[in-house]
Order: sequence, then structure tokens, then C-alpha cells
Amino acid sequence: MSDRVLFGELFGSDESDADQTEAAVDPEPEPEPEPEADLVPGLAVRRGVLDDATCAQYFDWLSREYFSGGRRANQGMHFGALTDSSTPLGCLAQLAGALPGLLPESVRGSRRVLFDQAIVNMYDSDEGIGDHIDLLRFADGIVGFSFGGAATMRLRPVARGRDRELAARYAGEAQSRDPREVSVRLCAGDVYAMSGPARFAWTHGFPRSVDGAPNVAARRISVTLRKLCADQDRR
Ligand SMILES: O=C(O)CCC(=O)C(=O)O
Ligand SMILES: [Fe+2]
Repeated sequence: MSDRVLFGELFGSDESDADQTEAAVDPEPEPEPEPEADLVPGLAVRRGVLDDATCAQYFDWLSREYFSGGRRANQGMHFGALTDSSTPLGCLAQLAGALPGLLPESVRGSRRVLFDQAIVNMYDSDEGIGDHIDLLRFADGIVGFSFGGAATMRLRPVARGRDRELAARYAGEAQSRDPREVSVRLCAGDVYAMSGPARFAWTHGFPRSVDGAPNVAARRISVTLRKLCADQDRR
């Protein structure tokens, strides 16, 4: 099945009526109070942006596209401008750009192409990802969509420049001397964005267990949208 066919099924093609689009995606979700996000400057969370049926279709498509056919990988990559909103990843990119206040104007306004890289991560029970800062070759303003099982993302501040550098290089080896720790529960259909301090001065990760129980109870697949810094962009 091609991206286009899937998109047509999910959101309706140009010919179809607008009701279909509205059924799948809330066009203007009202930002809800976000206690965790207030604690991490530059973190924004929007809950339930994609409805259950759309999440299920994304989960199936991502599973087939990145993790089927005997592949043992738990990570897939996309490189290239995500500007075609008739594709599933392009549609997420468009949505991320359209959600009010998700990304600061300084990020949205500074880019011709909002995202040109996506990483797709799959987590099964007992799996997680170490505390890290995304590689510095990616620009400010990173957006993550969650599908499948719920999980807790943990964020910790890293004040010292050297620690930040290490965190940006070695997932799981981040050193934080700051006892602050913020947990954000992410469910299917939720979207988060990390900008400014949340992007560069806090690590994020998904611990394997939380309070003695597996963090991921049912398979979770995430899509993280990023933009290569201009000097990395060879196109
Ligand atoms: O699974 C997620 O939501 C985040 C993944 C992540 O932090 C990364 O791939 O850098
Ligand atoms: Fe990350």
C-alpha cells in the first residue's frame, strides 16, 4: 500500500468531503492545562490530537513500513523534506506546524521547510531509551507523536556545557547533577514539542521501568520530526 493510498483512507482525498478530515483530526484543539510542561521551559504537550481510529491506522502503517518483513530493527529513519501532506509523515509535519503554540514563532518563522527528518522508534515491554539530548546537527524545535501503548517520558536539566555535550552524544550516559526530574505521560494521539531549554538544556528519555513496573506495557511507536541544521543540509 502506498503512502498516498493510506493518506486517502485516513484523511480523505481532495475529492472527498471535508467531514472526513474533521472526523480524523481536531482542526483546532484547545490547549489544555499542562502542569508538567510548565516545569520545563520550551516543552509543549497537546493531548489527544489524533483520534483513536487515526492512531490505529498510523500504528499499522508504521509497523508495516518500518518494522515488518523479518526486520529486527526497532528504529527507522526518513530523510527528505516532509512537505507533502498527502503522505502520512508529511501529514504529521503539517499538523505539527498548524497546532497553535506547539512550536514558537521563532522556530516556525525561520524555516522554509519545517521538518526534513523523521525517526520512528518502536518500544516493546521492558524497553526504553536512555536520557539524552538529540544530536546538535538537528535544529531547535523537535516534535514527537505517540502511537500504541502509553509511556512516561522523563526530563532532567543539564546545566553544565560539558554534560550537555555528552548527553547529546551518548544516550543513557547523561550526567545530571540537578535533582529536578519531570515526568510526562504520553498516550496514543498525544504530541509534544521541545524548543529552547527543553531541546538543549534538558535531557529526555523513556526509562525501562517506572515505580518498579515496565514503562511500556503495550508496544509503543513514536514518530519524531526534526530539521537538519542548515550547514548539514546538502540538498
Ligand atoms: O519515542 C519518543 O517519543 C522519543 C524518541 C527520541 O527521543 C529520539 O529518538 O531521539
Ligand atoms: Fe530524543
